[in-house]
Amino acid sequence: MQYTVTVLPGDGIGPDIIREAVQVVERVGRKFGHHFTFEERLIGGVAYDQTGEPLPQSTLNSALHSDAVLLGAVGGPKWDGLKGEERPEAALLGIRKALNLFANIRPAKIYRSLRDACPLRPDIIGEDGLDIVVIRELTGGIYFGPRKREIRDGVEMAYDTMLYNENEIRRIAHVAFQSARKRNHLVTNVDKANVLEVSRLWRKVVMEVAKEYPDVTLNHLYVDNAAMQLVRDPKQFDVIVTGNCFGDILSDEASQITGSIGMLPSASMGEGALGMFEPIHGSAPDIAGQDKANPIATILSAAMMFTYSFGKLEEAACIEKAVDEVLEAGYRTADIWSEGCTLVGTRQMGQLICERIEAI
Ligand SMILES: NC(=O)c1ccc[n+]([C@@H]2O[C@H](COP(=O)([O-])OP(=O)(O)OC[C@H]3O[C@@H](n4cnc5c(N)ncnc54)[C@H](O)[C@@H]3O)[C@@H](O)[C@H]2O)c1
Ligand SMILES: CC(C)[C@H](C(=O)O)[C@@H](O)C(=O)O
Ligand SMILES: [Mg+2]
Repeated sequence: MQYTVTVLPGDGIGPDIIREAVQVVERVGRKFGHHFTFEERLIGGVAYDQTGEPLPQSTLNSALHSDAVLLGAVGGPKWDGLKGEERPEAALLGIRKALNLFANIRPAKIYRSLRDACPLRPDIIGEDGLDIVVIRELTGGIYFGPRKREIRDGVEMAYDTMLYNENEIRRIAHVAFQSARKRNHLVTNVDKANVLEVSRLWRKVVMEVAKEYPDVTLNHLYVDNAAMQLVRDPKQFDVIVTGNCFGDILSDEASQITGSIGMLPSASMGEGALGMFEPIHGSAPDIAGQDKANPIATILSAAMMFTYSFGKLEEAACIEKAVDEVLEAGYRTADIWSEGCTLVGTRQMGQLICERIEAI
């Protein structure tokens, strides 16, 4: 097959990790007979520096006619002083919205070989490890509601609004229930319905959608309790469905259970096959350009691209197996390193995974 992929390295460690993911995609392409055209475009702080806008039209145009988008990360202290709409983060929200990528799928899995990196007691995780997925609504909620900053009667004030309509809730709920059907038939809805009106609507709609999935068990948690339960007893979860802001926070929390945020991939999907694939972490300015970043989250995001945008499950499985085998062989970047393991940099980790792909 022939695929066009828009590649957006972005800022900080973005270029470091994307370079490795692109090599992995090329290697998988050679193995399985696919040809890739990579269109590298600007996004985030680097785009702002070069063009005056964080999300140039040429980037959007490329993404819109591609089969998939692979993104590194955006942002960093250099751009923290910019106005909201000029910030690198605004570009990320802008591209998600422009491509209507309302469903953000964030799996959190503990690799057998990384049990030592999990900060929870071994009896909490158990023999069979952990495998949960956060389904985060991505194009609505407080990230996109009306906002303002102004001075009233000499006092500076600001607001953001958590706004959802029933259609936005319904479609993300369907994604969650469908995902649960392929997994362990359990959905936990996370909201703040004891306080927020928007959460009461959210919960009502999720319960309505649940009626179409009688084979899936639905339960509800308030987000504060959910944050606590995630570290107390993460195995009670299978699929978590939640809004944009709560999902952002809970998925970072879930990542730590797996050992490192450098391990967690994501897929952002809309109604069709076009998706954007990015690690859940940010641009990690503290380690950018030092060959220290863990590229696995981005490489696993590329695996999700094969599954979700291309429908190529064998190719995705090959990448996941290669990652698993490299970890089993004891290679670790600094964020997941433990005694007795071999410390490697970003490039070597990418290279090792490419070699395994060839050998599998
Ligand atoms: N999707 C995105 O592009 C995205 C996501 C989150 C944050 N950000 C932006 O990134 C910038 C930095 O944000 P932050 O520091 O809050 O979060 P971050 O995720 O960039 O970093 C948090 C910590 O995790 C470490 N880390 C992150 N990814 C890693 C990797 N692959 N390997 C090893 N260690 C890794 C970092 O070194 C840092 O100590 C901010 O401008 C923020 O807005 C972007
Ligand atoms: C950088 C920021 C806009 C982004 C978000 O909050 O969605 C990030 O934290 C993420 O998780 O992808
Ligand atoms: Mg985040």
